[in-house]
Amino acid sequence: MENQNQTPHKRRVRYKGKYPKKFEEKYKELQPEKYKDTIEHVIQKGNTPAGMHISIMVKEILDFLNIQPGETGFDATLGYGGHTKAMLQCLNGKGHIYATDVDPEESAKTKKRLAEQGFGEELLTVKLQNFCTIDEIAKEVGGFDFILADLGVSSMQIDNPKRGFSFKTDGPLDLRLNQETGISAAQRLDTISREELAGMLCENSDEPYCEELAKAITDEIRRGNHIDTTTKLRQVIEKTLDFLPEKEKKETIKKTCQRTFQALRIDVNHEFEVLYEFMEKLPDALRPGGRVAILTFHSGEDKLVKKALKAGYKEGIYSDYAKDVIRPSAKECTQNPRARSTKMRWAIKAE
Ligand SMILES: C[S@@+](CC[C@H](N)C(=O)[O-])C[C@H]1O[C@@H](n2cnc3c(N)ncnc32)[C@H](O)[C@@H]1O
Repeated sequence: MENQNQTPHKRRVRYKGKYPKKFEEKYKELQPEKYKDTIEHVIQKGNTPAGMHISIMVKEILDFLNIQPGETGFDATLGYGGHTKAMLQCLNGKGHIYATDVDPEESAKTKKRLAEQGFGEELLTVKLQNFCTIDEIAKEVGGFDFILADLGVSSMQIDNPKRGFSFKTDGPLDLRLNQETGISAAQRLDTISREELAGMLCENSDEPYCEELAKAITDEIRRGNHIDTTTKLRQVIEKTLDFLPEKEKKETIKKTCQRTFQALRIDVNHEFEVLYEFMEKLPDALRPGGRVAILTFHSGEDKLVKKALKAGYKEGIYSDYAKDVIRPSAKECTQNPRARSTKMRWAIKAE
């Protein structure tokens, strides 16, 4: 028989703290030390835990660089420090790595994390500098035995809505690697001409709808509607491509968003200019017999790297270089979908 005296079920008061509103509070993964199991589970499912970056082609890079204790290296793109840590481990406590990154927020966190793991200033020097200043650091330390550049952006940058790198989450249309300098993508769009924007979309990411998009975006701005959030830009792209047949619309819009955001990112960070400068200075930064590995993520970057290494080989600067790209294994691409577009190239400085 039912208990008549049973007190009526009372709704539990909603615990505010359990439902964080902010990105920083949202994921357990953002506190990796506290939630190790969650992190492993997320990685196993083929995702990148929030606030982390899974390093790509680590084995291939280490196999090629063949780092020996006592050597001096340069990591052009510190990021989360995964590659740096793997290279530091090869040094076995002897030698030094200099690392650059232009992102003040993430590089400070990485420096602290690596120091806590035993890689302090006696082994690792982190510089908040553009990698195109490689010549200054090389001069200071007498050249490098090994160099790594893992171009582009880290997962922490992509996943943080405040940085504006992703069309999937709403945020300011910023796209700067260093938000303390330069102008945001929104500011760039405010003054750009239709012709220049079409050229940027075409040159930086081979955008097939560059003309249509440049017209739609500049018309929108001319009407007084600033495109200052990731959502607003995505909506203009969606509207512009609304004429597409239903069956291909969704996928094409997604790819167009990716290409448009990439083109703007390359532009506001002057990515081709600094990569060109880096490739020009690279030969003098390497010691005789020194090795360099470079990971690229789109055809513009890869072409530039390939051309520079080939030219250096022909001039006798490099004794050997990668005639073909090396790609991550199918297994790595399944475990880390962000590896899918990666291409690795390498070169060895002549003795
Ligand atoms: C793909 S992530 C590197 C990830 C890193 N290898 C790891 O294992 O965690 C690229 C990093 O390079 C930085 N970066 C991009 N362009 C740069 C430049 N010109 N100079 C210095 N750092 C740059 C970005 O801020 C980002 O942190």
